Amino acid sequence: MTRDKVLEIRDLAISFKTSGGKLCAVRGVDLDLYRGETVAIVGESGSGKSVTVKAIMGILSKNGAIESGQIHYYYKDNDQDTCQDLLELSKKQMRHTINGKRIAMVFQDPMTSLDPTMSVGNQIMEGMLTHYQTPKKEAYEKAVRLLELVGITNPEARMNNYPHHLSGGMRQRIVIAIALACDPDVLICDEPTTALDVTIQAKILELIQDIQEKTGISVIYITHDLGVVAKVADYVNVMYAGKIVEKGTTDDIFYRPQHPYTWGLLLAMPDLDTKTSKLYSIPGNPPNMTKEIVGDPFYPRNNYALEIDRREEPPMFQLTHTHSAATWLLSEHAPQYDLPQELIERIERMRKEEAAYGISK
Ligand SMILES: Nc1ncnc2c1ncn2[C@@H]1O[C@H](COP(=O)(O)OP(=O)(O)OP(=O)(O)O)[C@@H](O)[C@H]1O
Repeated sequence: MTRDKVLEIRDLAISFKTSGGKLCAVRGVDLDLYRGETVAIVGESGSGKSVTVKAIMGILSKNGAIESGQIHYYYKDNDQDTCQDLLELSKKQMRHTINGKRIAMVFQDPMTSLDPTMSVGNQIMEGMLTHYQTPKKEAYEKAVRLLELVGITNPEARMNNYPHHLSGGMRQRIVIAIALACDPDVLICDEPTTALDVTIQAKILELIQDIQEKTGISVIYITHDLGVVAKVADYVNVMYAGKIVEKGTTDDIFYRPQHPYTWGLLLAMPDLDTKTSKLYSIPGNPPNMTKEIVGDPFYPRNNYALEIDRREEPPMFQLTHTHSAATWLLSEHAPQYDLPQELIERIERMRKEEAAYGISK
């Protein structure tokens, strides 16, 4: 089956002016998203995930600057195949043509994206009325259908509710309905379940998957939790210090991880098997991004670091057409090494519990 590309990010670099000097938050990111597929960006806090997706939405803060790169968005305009570099559009053009219409975003905390003074019905209809001048009756009917789609019972009555009438999980469903109101091609979910309790989290993830099957929308998840990714993503990009350091299919990342940072993230996942096992966290801290990076930025935290890691940042080594990683361990000059024993055991357990983890969905 041919895959239809929706987004293509190339060599994206973003910096911020800060009181401590120039902060290089994103340092050359490449990422592809295809129609109907789900891509996850995973990494610890500060790795550059949010900044990358904010650049896609055209909502970088004022002290931010695009240093280099392109974000190609492929879409149909009057049945014509069209490609637009989103970085060439002004903020105003982005607001009018892309943001919320063609690319929509769901944020972590539903309360910050909902207007407490407006009924949920009006909030869902707003985009349709302002972006597309949809007649009110049509917008109303579509809003009711969207409420049904996001699993809200008795949708007509709910149209008149205000956010404070609803539980956290319901509010996040409303936020998703608002995001879908203008039939976007891409839905970006920024830690969409972090603020919710565990059972609701799973329901929201299932909901997004279900919507994806029904609408063919493409989804980008950003999360620090690899556990979330296993169930929902087709492809995973692991981000560290402003770069993607490993990318692959979900199977590649979970069963054949190559980068010691990915090993750390896998070991840091709560384990379904041994409920008693202590939660591992990667030792040390990410680098200060206002300082020049010399060598591999993960070097000081990496038990497997080589001498070259001190001096040179590793390039991406391509393992298969889907899987690549930026670690000198993959260089032909690297010494033989064994994976950490706990990781071997973890991968073994994940293979056994594939159904529970949901890998290879
Ligand atoms: N407006 C800003 N001004 C200065 N620095 C910023 C700004 N926004 C982000 N940064 C910095 O850019 C880097 C990447 O931040 P980003 O928010 O993308 O990380 P993240 O991976 O999404 O983390 P989190 O999971 O905590 O949101 C961090 O060092 C952050 O402090």
